[in-house]
Amino acid sequence: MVAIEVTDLTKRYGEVIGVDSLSFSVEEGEVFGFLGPNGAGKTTTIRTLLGLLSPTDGTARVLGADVRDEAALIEAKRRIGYLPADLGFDEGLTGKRVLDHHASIKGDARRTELLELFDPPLERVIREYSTGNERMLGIVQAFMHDPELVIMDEPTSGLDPLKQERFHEFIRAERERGTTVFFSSHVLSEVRQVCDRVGILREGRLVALEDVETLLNRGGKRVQVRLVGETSPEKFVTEGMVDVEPIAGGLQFTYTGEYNALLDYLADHDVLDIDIGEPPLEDVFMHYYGDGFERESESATPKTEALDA
Ligand SMILES: Nc1ncnc2c1ncn2[C@@H]1O[C@H](COP(=O)(O)OP(=O)(O)OP(=O)(O)O)[C@@H](O)[C@H]1O
Repeated sequence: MVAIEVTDLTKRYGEVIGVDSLSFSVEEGEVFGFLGPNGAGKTTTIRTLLGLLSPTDGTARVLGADVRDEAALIEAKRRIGYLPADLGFDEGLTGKRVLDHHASIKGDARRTELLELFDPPLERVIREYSTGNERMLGIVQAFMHDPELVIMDEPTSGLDPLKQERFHEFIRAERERGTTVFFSSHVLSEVRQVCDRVGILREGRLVALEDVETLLNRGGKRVQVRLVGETSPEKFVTEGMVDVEPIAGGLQFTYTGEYNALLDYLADHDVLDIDIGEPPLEDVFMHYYGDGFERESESATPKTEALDA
């Protein structure tokens, strides 16, 4: 069954286009990543799926409910978990009160299990929470009623690396349980780690819809080769080799050609060591974003893998 179905969805804010003729579907049991730089339309899509924004044109269905059909959507949302980008908890409530309130509406069959993985300080008021603690509370809230479908807007934003990794492991386990997960992200590596398929959004339009494996294959292979003697990148150029750069004792490049051609080429050199691996996802996404993409190494904030241009 299809968990999310979006057909020719357009959302305008006056003159501004939020999303433009968007069509895609997410199968039941799939983990689907929704990627795009700032302003691409990710939040607009997500808020439309939850009935928080009404479409200007086109349709969207979640768990079979048309997002314009209020009664059907309310019914479907009992089986949906939602983690918004802006959590908007009541600052004066304790974490425990927030969860108790949510439990009274939707249930909390998985509360204890989730709090063992994500442990916000439940007795403290939200006003005193760090960003990461708030995010963890949001994750517990999104999953605790054991929903069939979970929709999340940048779920790892504000989590420390350890908690991010825990979240990725958790999503992989959810996939095994058969939960459908749809989430937006700026973080390329998490998409590779947890998603089955990825939709790439740019300026309100879907520019790619692929399984992660295909995306990686399109990016070619990252080859590192160590050779006897001096080798300059300029001399080491043949079809299919791009971004040739010197490394200690040799060169590295991205290779998009046939393996046999590469081996023929290398046969003319004295090869000490060769390593052929996956390309960095940044290279893959450059293909789709072009100028709208900021590589990690060029980013003003080195920690991020942001796509913000
Ligand atoms: N309430 C609004 N009024 C006017 N324009 C809006 C509104 N909300 C979003 N937009 C515009 O719609 C476009 C899509 O925005 P959206 O927030 O959906 O992008 P996003 O991909 O979620 O970005 P980010 O990664 O920054 O959260 C942008 O051009 C944005 O400026």
